[in-house]
Amino acid sequence: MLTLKDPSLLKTRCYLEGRWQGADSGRAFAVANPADGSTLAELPALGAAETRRALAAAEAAFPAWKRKSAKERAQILRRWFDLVMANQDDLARILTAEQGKPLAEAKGEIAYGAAYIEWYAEEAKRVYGDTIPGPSADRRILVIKQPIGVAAAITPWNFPNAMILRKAAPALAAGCPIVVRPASQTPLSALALAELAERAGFPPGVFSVITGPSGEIGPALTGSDIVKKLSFTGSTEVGRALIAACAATVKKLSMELGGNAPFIVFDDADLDAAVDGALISKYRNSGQTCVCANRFYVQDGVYDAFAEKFTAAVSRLKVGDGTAPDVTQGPLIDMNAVTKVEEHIADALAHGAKILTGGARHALGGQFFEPTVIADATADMKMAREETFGPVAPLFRFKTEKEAIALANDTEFGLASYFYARDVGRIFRVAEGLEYGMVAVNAGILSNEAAPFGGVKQSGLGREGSKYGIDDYLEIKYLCLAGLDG
Ligand SMILES: NC(=O)C1=CN([C@@H]2O[C@H](COP(=O)(O)OP(=O)(O)OC[C@H]3O[C@@H](n4cnc5c(N)ncnc54)[C@H](OP(=O)(O)O)[C@@H]3O)[C@@H](O)[C@H]2O)C=CC1
Ligand SMILES: O=C(O)CCCC(=O)O
Repeated sequence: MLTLKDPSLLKTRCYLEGRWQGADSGRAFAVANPADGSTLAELPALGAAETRRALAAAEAAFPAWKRKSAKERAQILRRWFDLVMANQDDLARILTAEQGKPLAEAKGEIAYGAAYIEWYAEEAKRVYGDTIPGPSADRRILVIKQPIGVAAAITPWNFPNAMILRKAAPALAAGCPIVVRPASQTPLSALALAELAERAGFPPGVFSVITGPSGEIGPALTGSDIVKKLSFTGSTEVGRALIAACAATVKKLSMELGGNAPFIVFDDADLDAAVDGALISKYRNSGQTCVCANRFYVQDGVYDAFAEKFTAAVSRLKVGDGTAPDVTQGPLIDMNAVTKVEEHIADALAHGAKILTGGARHALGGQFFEPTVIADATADMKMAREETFGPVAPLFRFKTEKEAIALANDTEFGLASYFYARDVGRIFRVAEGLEYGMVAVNAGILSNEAAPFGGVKQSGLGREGSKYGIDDYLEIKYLCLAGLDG
């Protein structure tokens, strides 16, 4: 049973057209707690008709929302930020209940998500244009930036709060209404955010959250002329399909897709720091983030020492229900995730790898899995090519810096990468040589609201967060001023 200080944050209806509504059809779907399989709530399964209504309301809200001054929009965003932080404990409880991550991590995610609201409340006021010297004396070139129009977001289950706020905050700050369709496994966090958005004073239609089957809502969003911009976080496979579906209406796109992050430990690294970084990078959210280290490349000279220290640290992680004290790793999101992790481990063992710790379902049963470290990993294993998205760290051995860079870049993905080294020349060579949108040097975690988050290659398009993140919701308009000579 989910006990909240403010039970009205647990919603069982969707928020569109500025009202709480059920499905036209009366259909519903259940949201389960991954720690014990219990049903947390039944939510409305909206379809294409309700999606079209949400979009029509967003379109109707657009002119007045964009006409507000940046300061007025910032004030509403700021109220939303304050409300999210004032309700941090309840929001974290909802998040842990539907997603499984430990409560401390969930609280961290609420603050992380809220930081995007705060950041973009400030950035709203800094949407600057340009004046450019014209090619002739009688002309001036002015550049202004305007909101692109109605935005839509499709978000994943691994960060049920932050992935919404990383998209909604810049959209709303720029002057774009947004319709959010959260993952079916974690819609309660999204609806709680809608409750707080309503309290903050967003006008009807400016922020909506709709739940229901992706097969119905997805095409209604991608096929709509009203939606000028789609922002998606999730698998590369679904991202590709969404890009194709948006081609007909030529939408602007932001895509945060899969990763296959390398974590390189060089001979000159501070090994204790590398172990700490590896722990957070790999086992945060039970390994279920697109920036989680997926492949550990360790240089020959420190391989054994790193493997020993890292394995000892991983063995101390505590698995359990995310609401229990001291738990550092919750359950995986569903049984498909458990099966995928098992398949990757079985494949690695069949190719000659050796388990240093873990390697099996946890004694707690259900969706709990042991934090695992695997030695003697090689390039022909599945986990070298695919995102495992679970608590498994495969250790690969390498000899030279050039080899490490080549191995790290040998993937179609290019989201996050990590390396530990102290030689300053090496730090620049490797950082510049890695084909990734983000490189963490001597750090195991790199996300924050001030930094541009995003990938290259098949990891996606666009950047979220930072001063750059708002550009994805703005169009550049060129004003040609002629006849100024008099
Ligand atoms: N980059 C990242 O952050 C993430 C990467 N992943 C990767 O993807 C794998 C699979 O995870 P999964 O949750 O299935 O990721 P998906 O890409 O399938 O899901 C992400 C979101 O897209 C929705 N969706 C799925 N199919 C469609 C569609 N055809 N049209 C519109 N929306 C759609 C999902 O809805 P619904 O919930 O209803 O399926 C969810 O809201 C993971 O193992 C991991 O490797 C997963 C999540 C996040
Ligand atoms: O997995 C994701 O898509 C988001 C990564 C979490 C983060 O922002 O660090």
